[in-house]
Amino acid sequence: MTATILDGTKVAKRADQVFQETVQELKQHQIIPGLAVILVGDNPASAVYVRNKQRRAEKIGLNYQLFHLPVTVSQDELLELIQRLNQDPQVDGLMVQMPLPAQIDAMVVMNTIAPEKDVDGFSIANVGRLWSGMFGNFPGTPRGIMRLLHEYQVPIAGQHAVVIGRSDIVGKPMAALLLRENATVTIAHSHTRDLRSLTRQADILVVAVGQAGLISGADIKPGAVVVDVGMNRNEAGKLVGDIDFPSVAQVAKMVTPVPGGVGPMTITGLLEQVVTLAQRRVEQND
Ligand SMILES: Nc1nc(=O)c2c([nH]1)NC[C@@H]1CN(c3ccc(C(=O)N[C@@H](CCC(=O)O)C(=O)O)cc3)C=[N+]21
Ligand SMILES: [Mg+2]
Repeated sequence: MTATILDGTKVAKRADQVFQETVQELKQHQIIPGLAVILVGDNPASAVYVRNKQRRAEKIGLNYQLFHLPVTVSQDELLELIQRLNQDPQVDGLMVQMPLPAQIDAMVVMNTIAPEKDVDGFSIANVGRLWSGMFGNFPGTPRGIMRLLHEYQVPIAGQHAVVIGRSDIVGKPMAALLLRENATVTIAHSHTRDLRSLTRQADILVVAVGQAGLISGADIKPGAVVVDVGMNRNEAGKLVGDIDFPSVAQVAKMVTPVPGGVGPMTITGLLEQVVTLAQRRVEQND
């Protein structure tokens, strides 16, 4: 068996067309959805991600603003900028790219962003909304992954989903979204005993660890859907995920590539969130 590729690049393009139309309609109501991104320092990976965001945001017609601060910026200066953007009616969505330099407390930053504008869904208000089944802003990566699974009509209700990794930006919100759609969810992490006996039971396996080659074909259930969130550089400097793609593709029914899988869908999840917030502005004006 050779798995179907869950093509994030293709699905992201299709989603951008839909968002672009929605943005055009909003412009007829004199609303231009605004996304503000704050980037601190010159981390090269962050620079790539932020550039990809900007290109996609501008393509769909968002009012995109980048605030690039020096790596030496103080926490107070950063919080002041966030407070100003919280008040700015042009800004529907506001995010601070992670990671942040050591002098800045990411938890304080995330909870200074107004929850209505927190398009990453990292603030405690949005985390609470996510886990209590309410409407809210949810993180881009799990949002994008759910959209990808829906596009390929992957059944979710009643399926056993195993999520490896329990980060606040991927593992935990991923588990919450799968649970909301009635999957049976197991979260595995570095303390999990006998990881492979779990992964072999997974109908849907989401791998978000940051360890190249962690999962290979022998570790999965035949016919599983495998989502690779990993972003690692190999010896040749090439971007690779957390799975051994060739062997997994021999056993899985569907699998995401890296690059071209979860990465582009993460941005889709973010853009979807911004457009949704701007649509609510129309509803409030009507
Ligand atoms: N506040 C915050 N929100 C985030 O959503 C956030 C963040 N911080 N920090 C870092 C992670 C990671 N992330 C990615 C975005 C785009 C690609 C992406 O475009 N990937 C492409 C190629 C990337 C490449 O070539 O290096 C792909 O997989 O095909 C990947 C990863 C957003 N994150
Ligand atoms: Mg990818």
